[in-house]
Amino acid sequence: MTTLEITGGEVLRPDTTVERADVLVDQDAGTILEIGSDLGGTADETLDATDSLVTPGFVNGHTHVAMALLRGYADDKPLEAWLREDIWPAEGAMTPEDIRAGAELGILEMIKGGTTAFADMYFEVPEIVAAVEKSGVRAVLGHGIVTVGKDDAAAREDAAESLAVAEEFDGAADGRISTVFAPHSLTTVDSTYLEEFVPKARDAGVPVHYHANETEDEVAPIVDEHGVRPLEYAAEHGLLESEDFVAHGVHVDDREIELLAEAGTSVIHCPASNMKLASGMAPVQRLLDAGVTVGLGTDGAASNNDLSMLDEARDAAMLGKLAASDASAVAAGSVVEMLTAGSADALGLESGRIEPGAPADFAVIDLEKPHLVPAHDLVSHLAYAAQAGDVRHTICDGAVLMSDREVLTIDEPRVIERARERAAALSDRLEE
Ligand SMILES: CSC[C@H]1O[C@@H](n2cnc3c(O)ncnc32)[C@H](O)[C@@H]1O
Ligand SMILES: [Zn+2]
Repeated sequence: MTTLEITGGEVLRPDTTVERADVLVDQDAGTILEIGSDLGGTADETLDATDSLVTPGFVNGHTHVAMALLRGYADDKPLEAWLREDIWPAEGAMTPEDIRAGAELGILEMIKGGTTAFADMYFEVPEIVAAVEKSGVRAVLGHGIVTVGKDDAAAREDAAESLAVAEEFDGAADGRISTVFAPHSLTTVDSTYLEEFVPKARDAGVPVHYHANETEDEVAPIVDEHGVRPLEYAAEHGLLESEDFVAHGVHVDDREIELLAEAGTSVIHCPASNMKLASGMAPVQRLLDAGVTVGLGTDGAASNNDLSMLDEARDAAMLGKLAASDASAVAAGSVVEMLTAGSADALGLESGRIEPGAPADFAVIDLEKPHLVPAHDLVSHLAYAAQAGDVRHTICDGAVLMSDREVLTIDEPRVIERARERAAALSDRLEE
């Protein structure tokens, strides 16, 4: 057995208490062996965590990682106009090489910010698989289906591809990849294809991930056309199961919150994207009070404009209070839970908690920073004050992906250079 010991740190435990402890990891199994003091000091590798906080690796519950290539390409528009006027035309011109370059850039940024797992919905999924394999992170991947504007054959092909991709790549990257069936949203995928393909996804044991109730403009057509709210429509189409997770859940009424809670379907809250696109404020405290599992996601870098989960945590706390008109809403402990175990549970991952037997996924945060002094409450710091640049080490599946801010699995300058070149060439093509 090859072992790794993370020494000298303050460790965030599953009950959100913090204790001085070392952590011993079985690197072959990729799991945590022991947490405590005096763990023997005989590990094959040690990682210093003195003056640092050892937390579970952050889990980005909803993103489009390759959109890192479109960061800053189109800003200051609401969702529908942003997608139709700018993003979808740009995506139509992206090559598989662009997707690979964007995915590597996005994953690099996530590793540097302590994120060890993410859920993704995009196209050219084999390119994203390759980036995940190489970089060492965990991912829940899905091919996003859009059927509006397509003829029947093309729509069916897109849905079939989502299912085929889910079946092909489940368990890839030594088990670090799992998969989802991924209809883009309830308004961009026609019910015919949901009726045909969702039962097939269930038969194959594949969970479903989709955007839901993100804007008011997305709710109205479903109510007008089908006479029910979007999540009632989702339930009628077999899209509310306990393994499923929806991105956003901003405009949900009491009945829909009840449906989510009863079904055990999780919500991934994306506060930065919701603010930037002026989509609205999700009722996060009401979702939590109803017993809904809530995780956090950045959404794509074009609507955020970064992939920092620590930024997302702070945004969730701030926006959650505003939405509830209550400063005690979405408190620090709730946010830290969403950042780690909440997202992990939503995605069906066993990570998100530092306990024996759990996946050895960690972010180690340097506390020797002016904005993290004094250390009255490290959970408060994690929710409100820590930044991506404070992450010293990132570990996933027992492997050290970043040590003292040096990324070990991918070549940082090369990934940045390639992304710059690909983005410039994409812009040139779009201007032609
Ligand atoms: C068909 S692959 C996924 C698709 O989703 C688009 N997208 C990015 N951000 C959002 C968002 O906030 N709501 C809805 N759709 C979004 C992305 O550009 C891809 O086309
Ligand atoms: Zn999204």
